[in-house]
Amino acid sequence: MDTLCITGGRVLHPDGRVREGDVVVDRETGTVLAVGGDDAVADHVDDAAEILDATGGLVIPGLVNAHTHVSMTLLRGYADDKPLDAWLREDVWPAEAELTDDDIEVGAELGVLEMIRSGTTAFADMYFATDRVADVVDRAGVRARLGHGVVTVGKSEAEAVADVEESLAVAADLDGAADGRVRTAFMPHSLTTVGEAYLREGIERAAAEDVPVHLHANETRAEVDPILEERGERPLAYADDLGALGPENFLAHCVHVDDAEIELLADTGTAAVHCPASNMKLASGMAPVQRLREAGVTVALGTDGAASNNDLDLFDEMRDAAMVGKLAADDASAVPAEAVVEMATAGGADALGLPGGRIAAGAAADLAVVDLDRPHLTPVHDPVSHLAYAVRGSDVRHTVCDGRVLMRDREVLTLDSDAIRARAAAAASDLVSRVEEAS
Ligand SMILES: N[C@@H](CCSC[C@H]1O[C@@H](n2cnc3c(=O)[nH]cnc32)[C@H](O)[C@@H]1O)C(=O)O
Ligand SMILES: [Zn+2]
Repeated sequence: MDTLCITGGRVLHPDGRVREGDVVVDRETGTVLAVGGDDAVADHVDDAAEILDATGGLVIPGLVNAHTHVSMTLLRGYADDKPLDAWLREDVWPAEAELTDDDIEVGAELGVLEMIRSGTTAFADMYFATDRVADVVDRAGVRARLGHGVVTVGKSEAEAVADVEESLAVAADLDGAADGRVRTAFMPHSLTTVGEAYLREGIERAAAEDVPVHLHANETRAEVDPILEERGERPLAYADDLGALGPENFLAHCVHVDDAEIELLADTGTAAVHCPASNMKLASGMAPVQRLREAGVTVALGTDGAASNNDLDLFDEMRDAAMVGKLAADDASAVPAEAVVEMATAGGADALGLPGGRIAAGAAADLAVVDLDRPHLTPVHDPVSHLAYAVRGSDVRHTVCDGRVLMRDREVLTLDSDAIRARAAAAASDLVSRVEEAS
């Protein structure tokens, strides 16, 4: 058998326990064959085709970044310190109007490089030139749920229709790309930036094809209030009426949700993707993560784009989620370490409907090995506490997705780091020149 063995470390199990043991991966199927320290596992290690040394480290499920706009890495640090609406209209959208498909591709390469380096093996992306993002996912070896973001405000009828059609077409055409590692979704941007008729028709057609729906929801008060005033109902009641809620669907943010909306998410099985850094940076508010979890809602974590974060490191997101979750609940025991680790792993995989998120026999071999033998991680009273509060993305030693080693000893094998950095920096500077000329 063609196996990859990850040896000599400790392993984070789905029940949250950490035990010493090796992980045996079938490289052909991309799944975990066995986990543990028994004789059967030792036999596999003896005739492994490939070994990854995890001595002094912790093997964890590959992290899942459940909401991002990956190519926005090109806009990292381009516009800071503004609220969502002004940030989008004054800075981000004018810059995005100048983006070429090549920009989107190199921005995606840069973002995926950063994610592999920090132990993320799967992500959900809402952007444009989705075929180019899918190419990057294919080459890099990660998994993703991709979609074309639809905005209809400020567009002509013909442009708006074309945007909806493109999102539906992308979802149909790209599903299953990259040997099945790419899945898709219909992605209207939000309940306020897409008109009702477009939302209604697009969601209905997506549902008819079993295509999941992903959108931004209840991110800021400025987004909730107009819906309340114009429709006399809360945004998630409107979303439910549109058919946007359901077990395959996932909503980014869910910051300003009331008890009835939390119940709606729980009853419909709709997942919420918490983006704590973006919510803090844009001063959008604090999501009621503890209440969402207590109600039984699947909560995942997302970085959002690199222009509102400003990195794609899920370890930062875990820490931020635990911190702001306590502040929001006014309770230091709220959103504990185990909860944020679960949100970044199994919660993310469940929200996106992608394999991974758990290390167990039969599960997808999507893994990361985190060094624990570092000064800032010493002593190790509780490895799960470290994952939530002290580990940084740069502590990741190896990354594996679908049974394939994507990073070994901090060297990314599937992408050329130096070339990508150079191309991305050049593309970003050209982009800014074009935006200045256009304004
Ligand atoms: N086809 C659309 C693009 C939508 S992509 C998704 C959009 O979400 C934007 N975005 C990034 N972060 C956030 C956020 O936190 N809230 C809302 N939108 C965001 C991002 O800049 C991008 O314009 C068009 O023609 O404009
Ligand atoms: Zn977003």
